[in-house]
Amino acid sequence: MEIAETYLKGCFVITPKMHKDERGYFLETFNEKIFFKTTGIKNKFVQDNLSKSSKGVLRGLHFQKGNTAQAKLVQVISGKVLDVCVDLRKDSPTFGKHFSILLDCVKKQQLYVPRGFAHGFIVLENNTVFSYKCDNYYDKSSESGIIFNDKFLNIDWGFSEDKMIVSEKDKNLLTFKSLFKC
Ligand SMILES: Cc1cn([C@H]2C[C@H](O)[C@@H](COP(=O)(O)OP(=O)(O)O[C@H]3O[C@H](C)C(=O)[C@H](O)[C@H]3O)O2)c(=O)[nH]c1=O
Repeated sequence: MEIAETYLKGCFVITPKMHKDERGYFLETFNEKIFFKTTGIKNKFVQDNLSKSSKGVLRGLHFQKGNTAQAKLVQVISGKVLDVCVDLRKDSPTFGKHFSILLDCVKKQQLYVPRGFAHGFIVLENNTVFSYKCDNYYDKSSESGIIFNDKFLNIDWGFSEDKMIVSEKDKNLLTFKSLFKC
């Protein structure tokens, strides 16, 4: 398993080691000892989520506020997404900056998104199954988010906006500047 930190402190790309044989393959999708040894982060994941989406679906950018904030270890089980996380830690030198990565079921890379980040993805293949571990429980009352086409964040989703499938909730998310009054 290779774990590499992105330019956003505390955000890591994990490349699991794939053990192939005549039957297929085997890989460890999370190993607490290796993760802690490499990152110094001792996560207690308490909730696993899974969503299935068609090509063009955009979910995000979401986060939970305050002490219900969630760190997430995300991966694609089948299909492909462009995954994006945004640093919302006001004291961070990369506050307002984002990191994007293609996640698919071939390379099977994962992204560790720390607490204090917004997260979202655009689905690039039909029947994409997205799975992730969270280190805090879902709390609907503390849910928040930033509109995916926020001008300040200026995220290139690599997908035509008029072909995107976005929930009504996500179409009405706040802008970065209105959220942070900046
Ligand atoms: C997130 C969540 C949702 N739900 C229920 C609430 C709704 O009835 C239904 C769909 O929820 P939502 O539209 O918020 O699902 P996504 O748009 O996939 O939300 C996720 O999208 C981005 C990519 C994320 O990173 C977040 O983890 C999460 O917000 O599932 C639950 O019961 N538990 C949960 O943990």
